[in-house]
Amino acid sequence: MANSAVKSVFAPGLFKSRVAIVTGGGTGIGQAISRELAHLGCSVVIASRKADRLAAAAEKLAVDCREGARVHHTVCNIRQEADVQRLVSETLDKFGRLDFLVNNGGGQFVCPASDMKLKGWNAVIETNLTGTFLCIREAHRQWMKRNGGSIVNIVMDAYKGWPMFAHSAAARSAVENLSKTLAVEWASDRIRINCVAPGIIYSETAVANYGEQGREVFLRSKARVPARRFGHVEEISAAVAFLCSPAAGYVTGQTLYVDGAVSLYRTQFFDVPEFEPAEGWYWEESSKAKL
Ligand SMILES: CCCCCCC/C=C/C(=O)SCCNC(=O)CCNC(=O)[C@H](O)C(C)(C)COP(=O)(O)OP(=O)(O)OC[C@H]1O[C@@H](n2cnc3c(N)ncnc32)[C@H](O)[C@@H]1OP(=O)(O)O
Ligand SMILES: NC(=O)C1=CN([C@@H]2O[C@H](COP(=O)(O)OP(=O)(O)OC[C@H]3O[C@@H](n4cnc5c(N)ncnc54)[C@H](OP(=O)(O)O)[C@@H]3O)[C@@H](O)[C@H]2O)C=CC1
Repeated sequence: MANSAVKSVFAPGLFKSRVAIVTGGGTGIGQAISRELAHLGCSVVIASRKADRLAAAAEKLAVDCREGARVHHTVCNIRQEADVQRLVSETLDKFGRLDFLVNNGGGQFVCPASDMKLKGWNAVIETNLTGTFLCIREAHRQWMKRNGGSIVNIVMDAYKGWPMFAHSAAARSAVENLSKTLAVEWASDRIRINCVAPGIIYSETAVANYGEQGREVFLRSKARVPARRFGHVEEISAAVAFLCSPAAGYVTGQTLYVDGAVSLYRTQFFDVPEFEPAEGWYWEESSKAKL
């Protein structure tokens, strides 16, 4: 067996004989999550739209499998209900169970809200909110309702909104709320459901998605993130492994921010432009602020 580069902090064999679906598992954060789960003994089904990227990733991930884990890849557009139904049934046919669902597949484009076309808005809502919902619902219907499980949704740092990402910030906040709702609705099915909100996490695909503008934002994160650096994909996969593990057995309905505290600080790449502020409200000239 070739050497694995994975240096997980979790115990070897932690997820032996477990099975996970990781959407968007062929690239970036999703690939790191799949790698760490497979290294810990979990068989993983990676699923997204582009067959070539999935096949290449599955080949790489095979090197990291331990304790009998296997990686299977399958094409699935999470916006298509029939694709999602087949993703879950194929996983059950192949591996016989489904312990973890990691809803990582998603994305957006930069666009001022007033320029956004309905088609673009719908594409992002359908991917990040509806696609996530379909995966969750299908996992529940076909397996987790009777057998329990852990669901982790990768969202984004939308705590203070995200200018120029109105579509995605709205969708991700909706996923956070959906997770709170289902943490209660499905508690009796022994299902835990949590979110991980990555800050600025470096991956080749994430940077490439935004071209030169993306490079600048990643470089600028040194100044804008309290931790003074961007994050690594392994810092997200460790958070997901924790949330899937028995150590998080009492954690559900929560969002874990893995963001170097940027959610508590300045927005990553948007500055309010200079403008003439509106006159404030006061009753008498003498009460007008004069500093
Ligand atoms: C500025 C830097 C910011 C740094 C942020 C750092 C934090 C990182 C956060 C991340 O999330 S990194 C992850 C990056 N990866 C992705 O975003 C995944 C790849 N993206 C996609 O798959 C797609 O963008 C999508 C959003 C999921 C949409 O998929 P779909 O294939 O359906 O879209 P299209 O057919 O391409 O377009 C549909 C529709 O959307 C509008 N649109 C698309 N791109 C743009 C754009 N660049 N600007 C404005 N509008 C856009 C448009 O209306 C498209 O329809 P048409 O008009 O072209 O017919
Ligand atoms: N990197 C970062 O700083 C941050 C990332 N995130 C989120 O983390 C997740 C992973 O991002 P990251 O790894 O950085 O970027 P990537 O662009 O590498 O990952 C996005 C993944 O989503 C998949 N995907 C997109 N649309 C669909 C769809 N309709 N059906 C199935 N799969 C789909 C893509 O695969 P394919 O094209 O083959 O379909 C790809 O594998 C995304 O949801 C992203 O928005 C959130 C905050 C910050």
